Amino acid sequence: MPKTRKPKRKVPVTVRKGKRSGTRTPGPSGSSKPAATRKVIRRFHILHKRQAQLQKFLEGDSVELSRQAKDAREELQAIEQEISDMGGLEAYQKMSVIGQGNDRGGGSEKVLLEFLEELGYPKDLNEGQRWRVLEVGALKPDNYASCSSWMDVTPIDLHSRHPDISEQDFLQLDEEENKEKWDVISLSLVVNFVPEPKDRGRMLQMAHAMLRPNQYLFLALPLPCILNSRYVTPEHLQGLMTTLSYTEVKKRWKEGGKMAYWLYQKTESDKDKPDSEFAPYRKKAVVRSGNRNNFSILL
Ligand SMILES: C[S@@+](CC[C@H](N)C(=O)[O-])C[C@H]1O[C@@H](n2cnc3c(N)ncnc32)[C@H](O)[C@@H]1O
Repeated sequence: MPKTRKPKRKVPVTVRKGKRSGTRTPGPSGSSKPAATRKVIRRFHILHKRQAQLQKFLEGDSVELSRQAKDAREELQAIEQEISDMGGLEAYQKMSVIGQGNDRGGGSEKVLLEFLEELGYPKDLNEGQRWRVLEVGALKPDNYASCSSWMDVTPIDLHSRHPDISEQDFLQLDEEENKEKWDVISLSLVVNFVPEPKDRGRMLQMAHAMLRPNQYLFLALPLPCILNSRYVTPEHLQGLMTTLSYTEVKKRWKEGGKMAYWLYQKTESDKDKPDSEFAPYRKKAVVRSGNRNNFSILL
């Protein structure tokens, strides 16, 4: 039976200093200023992560009647209430769309297309060749409309905002059906959304198996995930991706910026690597102390 971490936080995340719980989502007449949208997004991430921890704990065998289980259930209920009061995943997605405009001057697809163009695509494609693109965490159905002559894009999301976006959890995709199927998999602001570090690692491993040989993974993360995490540095991420048999072909971020983008190429399969190569990425190790975030990816 896998070990389940006990919820160790004494003060539930729903109790906040000097405030009533509940973050209001800026409505049509409310503020959608960058600070307000970021606040909703950050709060949603905290609640979502804690929700996953509590759910995992409550799935454990021996917790049914314990005092801790009672506390966990109460905290979970309060979290679910607050998420619902905020407007749920739908409201988070709405804020993310606004955030794309405010913080990034548009979506990440622009960066992916620039990367591909720098590599010579679509010019260098054989006549009639079309690329299969899996866009995970798609807020709009037509992000790649300008590339319809050479891309067939499949947008998926946990919560679909449009009939052309399939409501699908990437982590639940059939691996056999998707094996070496895709030319590009886009994980833009998705890995950091996934609450469990091991699921983040699994996501990157699944993407590797689903890419055709030598094809591309596009990864985008908020810059603090690599520059202000207790556990992850740019070098650490680079090592982890190399261990998973990805080769970095493009990278874009700058100190003081908000986002980091990478284009990785799938190289040989990771099947034959010794376990010692994976060991540094199986456990969290503190690399920076002080007031940091806890972002990590585990294999
Ligand atoms: C911050 S939004 C990012 C949207 C867009 N890709 C961008 O770069 O702005 C994260 C989206 O990823 C979706 N998402 C998170 N985990 C997912 C998963 N396992 N499978 C599919 N979609 C997922 C969420 O539902 C959310 O809509």
